[in-house]
Amino acid sequence: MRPSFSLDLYLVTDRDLSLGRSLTEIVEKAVKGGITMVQLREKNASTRQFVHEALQIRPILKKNGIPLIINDRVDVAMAIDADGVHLGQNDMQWQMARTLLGPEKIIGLSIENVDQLTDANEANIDYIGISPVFTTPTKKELFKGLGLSETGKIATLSKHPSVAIGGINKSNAAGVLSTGTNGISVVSAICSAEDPEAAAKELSDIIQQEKKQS
Ligand SMILES: Cc1ncc(COP(=O)(O)OP(=O)(O)O)c(N)n1
Ligand SMILES: Cc1nc(C(=O)O)sc1CCOP(=O)(O)O
Ligand SMILES: [Mg+2]
Repeated sequence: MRPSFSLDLYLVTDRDLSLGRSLTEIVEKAVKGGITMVQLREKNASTRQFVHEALQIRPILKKNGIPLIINDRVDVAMAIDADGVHLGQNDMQWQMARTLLGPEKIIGLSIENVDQLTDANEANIDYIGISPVFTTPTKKELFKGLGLSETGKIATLSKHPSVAIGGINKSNAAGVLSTGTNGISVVSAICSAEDPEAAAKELSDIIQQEKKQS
């Protein structure tokens, strides 16, 4: 059975943006603040370092029943028995990842426009990441953000649950959720916060409030 998961508050890690603090510290604090999912994203690490970082945070997440998703690297996910992978449009195809990982792992797929839903809606995946909602300094290579209206369109037309990513923080989180996404995904709003626990708690409260109203 695939593990159950909540996309409510999905932390994507970035060690360069963590103000010199370890990933363990950020993740421990964010867990206390109420995150529901973690994606380990290591764009510049060696394979050995990637595996090392994953093994550092895996027990914290296991203890708290929070899924650990690996960005891009199916081999790393398999090596550390992660709960799943997140794939973009230029990463390994989901079919191959599903064959390698089996039916019990979570697969997330990035969706950047409505057209990409034609394939995604037929795919054996578990969620989509709608990206990017807003432009963000965290990922400078991105073009312009989708905006709220396009984000809502993708969320509504998707057969899979969705999480929005890109430039989301406490000032716009409610607006993003009101478009119909199941959750929000953030990097800097938690990793670069002076107090990651308080930042996660604040976002979690906004999410609970927004879900109560909808
Ligand atoms: C939750 C979530 N959504 C989208 C992305 C972006 O994935 P991708 O397009 O593969 O880009 P990289 O993160 O690999 O640079 C994501 N990571 N997580
Ligand atoms: C990892 C990632 N992927 C994106 C995409 O749109 O594909 S935006 C992004 C980073 C989001 O960072 P922040 O929460 O600091 O804006
Ligand atoms: Mg990717």
